[in-house]
Amino acid sequence: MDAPSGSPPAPIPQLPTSSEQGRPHSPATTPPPPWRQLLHYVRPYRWVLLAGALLALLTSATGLALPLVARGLVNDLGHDRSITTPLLVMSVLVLANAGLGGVGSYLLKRTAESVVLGARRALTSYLLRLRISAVDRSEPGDLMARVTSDTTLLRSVTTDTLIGLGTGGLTMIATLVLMGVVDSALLAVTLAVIVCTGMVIWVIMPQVKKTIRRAQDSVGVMGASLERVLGSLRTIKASGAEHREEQAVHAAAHEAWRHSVDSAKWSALAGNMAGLSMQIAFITVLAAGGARVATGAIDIGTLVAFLMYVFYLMSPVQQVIAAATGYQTGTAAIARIQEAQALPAEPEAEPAPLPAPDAEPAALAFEEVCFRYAGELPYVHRAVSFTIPGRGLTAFVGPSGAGKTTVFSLIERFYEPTAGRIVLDGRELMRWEIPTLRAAIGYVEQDAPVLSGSLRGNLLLGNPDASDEELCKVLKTTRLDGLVAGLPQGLDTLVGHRGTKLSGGERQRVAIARALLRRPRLLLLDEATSQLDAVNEAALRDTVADVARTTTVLVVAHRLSTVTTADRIVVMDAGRVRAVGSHRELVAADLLYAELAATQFLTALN
Ligand SMILES: Nc1ncnc2c1ncn2[C@@H]1O[C@H](COP(=O)(O)OP(=O)(O)OP(=O)(O)O)[C@@H](O)[C@H]1O
Repeated sequence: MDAPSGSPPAPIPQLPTSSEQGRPHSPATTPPPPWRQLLHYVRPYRWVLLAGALLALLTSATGLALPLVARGLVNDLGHDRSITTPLLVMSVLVLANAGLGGVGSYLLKRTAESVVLGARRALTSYLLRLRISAVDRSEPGDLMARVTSDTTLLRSVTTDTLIGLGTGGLTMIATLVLMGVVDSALLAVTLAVIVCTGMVIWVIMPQVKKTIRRAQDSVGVMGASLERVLGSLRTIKASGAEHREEQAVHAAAHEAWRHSVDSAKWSALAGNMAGLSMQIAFITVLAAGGARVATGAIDIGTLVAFLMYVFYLMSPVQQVIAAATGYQTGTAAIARIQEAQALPAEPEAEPAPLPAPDAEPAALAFEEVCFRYAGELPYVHRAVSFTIPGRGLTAFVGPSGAGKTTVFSLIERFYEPTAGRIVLDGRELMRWEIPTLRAAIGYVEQDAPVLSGSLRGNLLLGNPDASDEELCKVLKTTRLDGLVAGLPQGLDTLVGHRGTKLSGGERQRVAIARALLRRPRLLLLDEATSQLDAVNEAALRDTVADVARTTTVLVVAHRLSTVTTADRIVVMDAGRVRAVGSHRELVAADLLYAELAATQFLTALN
């Protein structure tokens, strides 16, 4: 087999350690050893697994009984007796072997699939709780590979390892016992060969584990590079960068291939040891057994039965070796799953109900808040302080990178301040249950993403229980009613990746409608109308002003024309609050604001 032409090895992405993630995170606990984790996955299915294992053992028992009956049959033939009974018994044993084996195998495979399902559910639930800081530093493609590809490896580890060790091990012991019953001297010869094989396999196993781990890491890298390409395919095509990106994905695929081939080499070597050792055992037993028959120590029927057991031993020995190889594969996969589950996550909590329609608007205060995204990065907020009473419109303005969006991220508790306090309704944000906090907030992000699915699903994402009446009202206020009327299936039209593509302005209106449907006590709009045409923008501005009469509304705006009527404007620059006031006050009092107003031809408004 030829390797795809020599591509450079791709670096293996490392998930960040929890200490790199910023201040608060889930307590770092040492993950349990892989075997215990495996038992944890298997525990819910232990009875089915036991039933499957019992059936597998019964299957082996019927197989094991065959040589004994065969010995009787050979002896009966030698003494000219009828062989009908042994033939009948052998037929029943063969049929029982096939029937029990089939049912047992189905039960075990079903259990293995259930283990994979359990691991996938646990991991996806955990990933959905990840802190944004952890997501920032992970490759989504790599995390995806851990959920899809690594969990798949648990399938074989469940069947091969647990069942192989259980049934294979027991069958092997039972076979050896029966061999001992038949002839202990020949058993000693067989055991010597098995022990030598075991020692060779002991040396090989760590290599299997190492190569499988590398192969899985490479699959993660491949997933990450593929995700990067597919996520920005338009940009890549427009930049004519398909070829270079293709090379990068190919390089990752090649790495996965190389390590998998390496692992196949070691696994094949281990697997073949079973065949080799049994061939050696057969020859040795034949020679030693022949000598014992010649001296009259055993009869020919005993030698035939023993040789049948030697052959019969092949299957459980192979099972045990496959179990050992499968365990190495499983521990590599479990280690990668545990790495993902060690990333900092938000505490588990029940979903919180949305606030009542007549709930009081939220009051907010930042007190000397300092924040940086990671220990090695510069501070984005340097002692930021401001107070916002309930109700009214507050605008955040300032140059790009001043830290305006970060204010919103901190309010949503996507990140925690490095120092200082954020207080909502008189209670420090850290003391709020995250779902309760977020239930109080409506947030429209800067790039207003639309999720793949129906338009209705997108609108109701934050409040699936909103009534049709509420939905109609919000569609009207966000001027989406015209868009919906023009769509082939109205609200049920698919949008996002596999559906109708919405324009930037339409996406923004969908995002605003989604946030309004939550009836928030605090509405955060980050450049939420930047892509709207003048008519829609003016209409949405009126809607926001209207909402601000009953709710606390915070907007980030680059175009000052959209916020000149705000109740207060917070001017931010380089992570600090420079000034707070109305447009008129700020034009007169703050140099930066006056400059921004002048460059946007707004000075006349003062
Ligand atoms: N997830 C992140 N990880 C690391 N640094 C970040 C992250 N998000 C933002 N930053 C950095 O923090 C600084 C402030 O970003 P922020 O988005 O808050 O600024 P902004 O004032 O909203 O800018 P703009 O007006 O351009 O949206 C920037 O220098 C940015 O590079």
